[in-house]
Amino acid sequence: MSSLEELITKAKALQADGHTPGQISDELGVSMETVTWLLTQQKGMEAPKDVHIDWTAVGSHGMLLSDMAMMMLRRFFYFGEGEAVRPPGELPETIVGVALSGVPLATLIAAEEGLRLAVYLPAKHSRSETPTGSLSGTFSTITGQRCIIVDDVVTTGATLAEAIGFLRQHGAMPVAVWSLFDKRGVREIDGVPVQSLFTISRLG
Ligand SMILES: O=P(O)(O)OC[C@H]1O[C@H](OP(=O)(O)OP(=O)(O)O)[C@H](O)[C@@H]1O
Repeated sequence: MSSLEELITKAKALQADGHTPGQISDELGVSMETVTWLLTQQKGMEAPKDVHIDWTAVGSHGMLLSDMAMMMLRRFFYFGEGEAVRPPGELPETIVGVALSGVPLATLIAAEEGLRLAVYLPAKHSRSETPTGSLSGTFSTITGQRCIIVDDVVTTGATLAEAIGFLRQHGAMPVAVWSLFDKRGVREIDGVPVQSLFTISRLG
């Protein structure tokens, strides 16, 4: 089965399980337009110009995930080439992982550097009637702390904008965002620099 066929199968399975198009869009990391196309594939309807990033080959192995987290740390902090947030020795005190996929990366970075670990739960993960973002009580608090936010993929940047707003409202100072993949070529969100290992751009 091709990766596109797999994506179509996943989208249809999620729909059959009662997920809304918005939830399918979040789950698969593709746009709403793409979800519509995956579910209908109307004749003559061109496939939307979107990309789906499947990094399960790395994410499903702790050691490879750790390698990826170390690549982020080295590229964005130690080998910053003028883009470094702070010179080595001045990392912020807290790494904030964005649930779900940013959390293992943030954990590995925090463990490597002996930093505090906080976990941000985006509003879209909230089950309350009025969904809001929150900070997991199991991990570090963030008030008064400088922090780096870690996530796997930037698609629209909405999740990161929400996390930045939340952290600021709660007295933290986000100084950078680190991500693996950037689908938009985002350099900055609400004044916070965004650094990504891989930027995906369409040439045609
Ligand atoms: O830039 P945006 O348009 O906001 O999309 C990016 C977000 O979407 C994904 O989270 P999602 O909750 O879908 O998946 P996850 O639970 O695997 O992290 C991804 O991990 C980012 O957090």
